[in-house]
Amino acid sequence: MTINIDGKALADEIVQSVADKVTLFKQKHAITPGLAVVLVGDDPASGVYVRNKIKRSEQAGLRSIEHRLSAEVSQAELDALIDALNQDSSVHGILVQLPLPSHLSDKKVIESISPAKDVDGFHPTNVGRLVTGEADLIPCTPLGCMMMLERQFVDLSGKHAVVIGRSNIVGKPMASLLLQANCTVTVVHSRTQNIEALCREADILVAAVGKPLFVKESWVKPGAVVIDVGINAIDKEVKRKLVGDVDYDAVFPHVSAITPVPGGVGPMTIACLMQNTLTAAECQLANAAAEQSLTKI
Ligand SMILES: Nc1nc2c(c(=O)[nH]1)N[C@@H](CN(C=O)c1ccc(C(=O)N[C@@H](CCC(=O)O)C(=O)O)cc1)CN2
Ligand SMILES: [Mg+2]
Repeated sequence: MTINIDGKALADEIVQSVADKVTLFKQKHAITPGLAVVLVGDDPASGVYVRNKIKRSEQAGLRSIEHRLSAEVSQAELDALIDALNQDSSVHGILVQLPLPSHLSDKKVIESISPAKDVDGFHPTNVGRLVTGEADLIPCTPLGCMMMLERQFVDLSGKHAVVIGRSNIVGKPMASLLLQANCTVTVVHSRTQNIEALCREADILVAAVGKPLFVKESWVKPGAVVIDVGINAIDKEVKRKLVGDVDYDAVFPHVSAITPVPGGVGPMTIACLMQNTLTAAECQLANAAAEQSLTKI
């Protein structure tokens, strides 16, 4: 019997558990963790994701602050907003929705967010900490994938994981996390030879390539666990339909567990953002306390 890994149900559980911890945090410190969400322009999909982030923040008991900027905003204006959010002690997490309009630099924006408030885990300081296994703030999509895998396996140790895709947001951090969980990790990408045969070796197959229905039944080992990160809109009989990077219907009968699209990894990304915002607030408070005790010496 194949398990359909229900990302929506698990995300609900995570948000509830964050809400319980936020209640305790507020009681103990009289501080509400704050998340600033910055949306530039009017990309409809980004608008949906930002709305969901704000809604989930409310459910988690966080204070969310939304900043909507016009698609024509200059790099200097965006930098000034991030600077102000970095300085604002009531803001514990800063998220700039990607992609940005083409005249703005994703890299410059990511690097201008204070690493302590970088709830996306994209800043080079946090990327470095992730690779060395010391990160507090881990990119939300790979963190959500790991939580799903940990539910599926008691121990990931020794499993062969194959990650399809090498993006900075998903593929590379996913490979780091799997390695830390003692998996044997292979990363395959557009230049890999014999990609299908390599994927067929995987106990765990993570598809993050952005190509609709790319992974077919012949690509999976019988009994594998498949995590589908892709969210691709295709036109089906005039209607828009979302599909993953995996041909779910064809692959389903052959594997032991698989995430659906929609309702798999996507909702987990947003739940992990709530978790990261609480983590950021806890770390900032702990650092402030440590600094204060040093000044007393
Ligand atoms: N700053 C960031 N930008 C982007 C990230 C990110 O993690 N940080 N990831 C993606 C977009 N994203 C979150 O921002 C995201 C994408 C999809 C979903 C989701 O829940 N999808 C649903 C389907 C939604 C629909 O109907 O369109 C699902 O899979 O069930 C959540 C978050 C790029 N940008
Ligand atoms: Mg750009």
